[in-house]
Amino acid sequence: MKIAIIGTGNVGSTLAYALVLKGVGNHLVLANRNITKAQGDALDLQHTLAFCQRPMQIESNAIDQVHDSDIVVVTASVPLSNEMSTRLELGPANVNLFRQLIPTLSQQNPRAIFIIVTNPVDILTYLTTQLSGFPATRVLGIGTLIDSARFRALLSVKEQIHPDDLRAYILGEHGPNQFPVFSHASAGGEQIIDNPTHREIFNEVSDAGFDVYKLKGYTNYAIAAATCEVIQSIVYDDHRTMPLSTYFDEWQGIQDNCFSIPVVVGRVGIIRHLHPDLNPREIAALKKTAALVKSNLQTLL
Ligand SMILES: NC(=O)c1ccc[n+]([C@@H]2O[C@H](COP(=O)([O-])OP(=O)(O)OC[C@H]3O[C@@H](n4cnc5c(N)ncnc54)[C@H](O)[C@@H]3O)[C@@H](O)[C@H]2O)c1
Repeated sequence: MKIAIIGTGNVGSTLAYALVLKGVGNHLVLANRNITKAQGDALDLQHTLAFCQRPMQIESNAIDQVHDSDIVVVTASVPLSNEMSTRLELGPANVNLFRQLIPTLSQQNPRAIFIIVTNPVDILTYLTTQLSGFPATRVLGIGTLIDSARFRALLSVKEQIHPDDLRAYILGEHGPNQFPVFSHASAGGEQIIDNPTHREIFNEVSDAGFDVYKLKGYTNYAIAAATCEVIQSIVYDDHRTMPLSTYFDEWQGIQDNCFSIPVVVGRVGIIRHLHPDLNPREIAALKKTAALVKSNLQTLL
C-alpha cells in the first residue's frame, strides 16, 4: 500500500515517523516544496527501519512527481503566523495552494483516497472534492476527530476511565462552532451527562489546539496520531467509526455542505455515514455550524 505525504513540515514529518514506527503501509513517499527537507526526512526514516518490525520502502520526491498512490495525505500549508487567531486566516492562501496542487495530484493518483489535514480543513476538504472530481467517499478531512480525541483525553482524566472506552463525539466545524454530542456520550453504557463540569471540559477542548500552538508554535503529535488512525482503518479495512470532515449532499436535514459527521472508514474510504438521533440543543448547534461553514465556503471559494 503506497502512502504519499504532501508537505513534510511539523505535521507531515511526525505522521511519517508514526507510520514507520507502527509499520502502516509498505511504501511511503515524502514530498515537499523544499525537496532537500523531504530527502533528509526519508533518509532519517530509512535508518529508523532498523528498529522497526516491518520492512518499508521509503523515498522522497517532488510533489508533481508523486503518482499511483493508494493514499495521499495533504499537510502542505502556507506558514502559520504568530498573530493567527483563527484557522480561517489561512484560508485565502491555502485555497490558492490547493488550486495549484490538487489537480495534478488527483490526475497522477487516480485511485487514491485523499486525506486533508491542512487548515481550514472543512473548506479544503470541500475544495479537494470539487477539484479532484473524486467521489466524496475518497476525500476525508481530519476535522473534529482530533477535537474528539482531546475531549476523550480530558474526560478520561476527570472520569478516571481509559479514553478508548469513552464514546464521546464532537461534530461540526473544526473550529469555534463545533459541538459535543452529549446525548450519545457514554462509558460502559452509563451516559456522560451534559452538566457544567463536562461543558467546561468541552470548552477547554475547543481552545486546546491554540493552547498548544501558543506554547510551541505548532501542533504535531496528536494530529499525527489521529491521521495515523484514519490511515490504519483504510489500510487494514478496519471499519472504525470516527468523526471526519466530508462533503455530503444531505445529512440530518442539512444539504450540500462539508464538515465533520460520524462515518465508518475502511479500504474504500468512507463506507457510510452514521445518523445519531440528536437532541434539540444539538440540532440547533448543527444548524449553526452548517450555516457558518456554508458562509465560509461562499466567501473563500
Ligand atoms: N486538521 C487539524 O486538526 C490540524 C492540526 C494541526 C495542523 N493542521 C494544519 O496542518 C498544516 C500544516 O501544519 P504544519 O505545522 O506542519 O506546518 P509547516 O509550516 O511545518 O509545514 C507546511 C509544509 O507545507 C510546505 N509548503 C508551504 N508552501 C508550499 C507551497 N506553496 N507548495 C507546496 N508546499 C508548500 C512547506 O514546505 C512545509 O513543509 C497547517 O495548515 C495547519 O494549520 C491541521
